[in-house]
Amino acid sequence: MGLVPVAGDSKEMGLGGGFVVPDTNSFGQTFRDYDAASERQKSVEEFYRANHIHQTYDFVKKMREEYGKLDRVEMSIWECIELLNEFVDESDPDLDEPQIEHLLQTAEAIRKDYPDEDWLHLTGLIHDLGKVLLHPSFGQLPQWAVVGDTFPVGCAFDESNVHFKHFKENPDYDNPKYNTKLGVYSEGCGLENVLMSFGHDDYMYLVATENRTTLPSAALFAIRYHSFYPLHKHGAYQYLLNKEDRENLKWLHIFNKYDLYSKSKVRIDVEEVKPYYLSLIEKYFPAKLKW
Ligand SMILES: O[C@H]1[C@H](O)[C@@H](O)[C@H](O)[C@@H](O)[C@H]1O
Ligand SMILES: [Fe+2]
Ligand SMILES: [Fe+2]
Repeated sequence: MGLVPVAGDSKEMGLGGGFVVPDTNSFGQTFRDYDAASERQKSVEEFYRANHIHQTYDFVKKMREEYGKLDRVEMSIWECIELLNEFVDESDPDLDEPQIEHLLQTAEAIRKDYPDEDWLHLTGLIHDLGKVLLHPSFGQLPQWAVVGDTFPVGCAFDESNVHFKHFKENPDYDNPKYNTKLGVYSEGCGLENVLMSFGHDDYMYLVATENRTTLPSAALFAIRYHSFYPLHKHGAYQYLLNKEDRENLKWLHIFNKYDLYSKSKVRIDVEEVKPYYLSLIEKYFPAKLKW
């Protein structure tokens, strides 16, 4: 990792190299506008209502144990990318393209601006692979258990979470064990010790580490917390971080710009870039992984 990142300002227009943050998403609206009056926004809110109601401390514990076993499928990273081709993310107000487009758009945008950080290109390519949990061979989990922004469970929900009001229907909301600022945690305990709502981030982190990836810790952090917008966009939940988290957060800020703002209708020629990414996969992962 040769470059020293600087924590980003989301209003900044140019990103290091040539990538320019567009004003509008693939529907011609501003990014992450959860309150716009449109059909898409209505279904996104329905998604968050279910997500906020069902993601409880007990649910997350159970899912982590169950899916941490990685005893469902054996496949390569590229096979997983191909499986994702059929899914559209119902939580995403900015994109309704199949996931493979988003993965390649993210990775290629990073590659242009940070040509030497090959680990960050690969992070872009694989960060959303955990969405494979939507597939029938993973029990066809409902979207609310796989996608959307993430948040800690076991302590009070922060108001910066999108569609916060729906947490009022979550059983943990009224549970005194879980509804104080720190809940079951202690100040500065480190995100490593915090249970996050279950979904594609944490699952892909488990897959990567259990299969002994050689990716650096900043990559694993970006994979694990890229949907934690309350932290990386709003600066909430800071009291749970330790020193290492704060270091890794700098790279996550960089990563996020490409994850979010590369969403467009511009198609990438998969066959053209595939050999490059296969070489990165070979460098950082075994040929077959347990999922
Ligand atoms: O709707 C999106 C999508 O599900 C992304 O994959 C996730 O990382 C974001 O946090 C979320 O807002
Ligand atoms: Fe994601
Ligand atoms: Fe993404």
